Amino acid sequence: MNHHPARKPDLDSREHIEAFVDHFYRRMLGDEQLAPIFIDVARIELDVHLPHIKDYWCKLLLGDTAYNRHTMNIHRQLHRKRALVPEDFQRWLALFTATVDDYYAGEKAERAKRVATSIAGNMQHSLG
Ligand code: HEM
Repeated sequence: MNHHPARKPDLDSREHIEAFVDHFYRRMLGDEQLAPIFIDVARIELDVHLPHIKDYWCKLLLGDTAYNRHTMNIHRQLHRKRALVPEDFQRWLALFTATVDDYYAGEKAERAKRVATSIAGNMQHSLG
């Protein structure tokens, strides 16, 4: 018999990154702390928002160039409508990290968590 241990994929292709973003948003939109920020405050349209987020992570992890928007300004505007507090960043990061760890493993998966932690820290600091 040719048994292989179940191995989690890495975040090393657009296909995997897109599936990751879908998993991550399913959690965020089911989260009672974060969902209202997306649904009631920003009123995102998933068909518009998710492709941006997918391009963003393909840029950070694969070097794709499709994403070219000012993420910091977008959160600054959001922050003016509804303050993003440290607990929101903690929750965002906890869901991000748990989603990565539940489904993915490898160099890029580790990098995604480091990059997310660092950007979340910078964002929280600069919105202060
Ligand atoms: C407190 C934590 C966070 C919350 C509640 C949050 C929420 C949101 C919301 C509601 C939007 C949509 C804004 C709009 O279209 O008007 C948005 C956009 C975005 N978020 Fe966050 N965010 C958080 C942290 C982060 C972090 C740490 C990153 C990156 C590591 C990130 C990446 C993005 C990107 C790339 C967009 C822009 C998509 C576009 O280009 O339209 N977010 N976020």
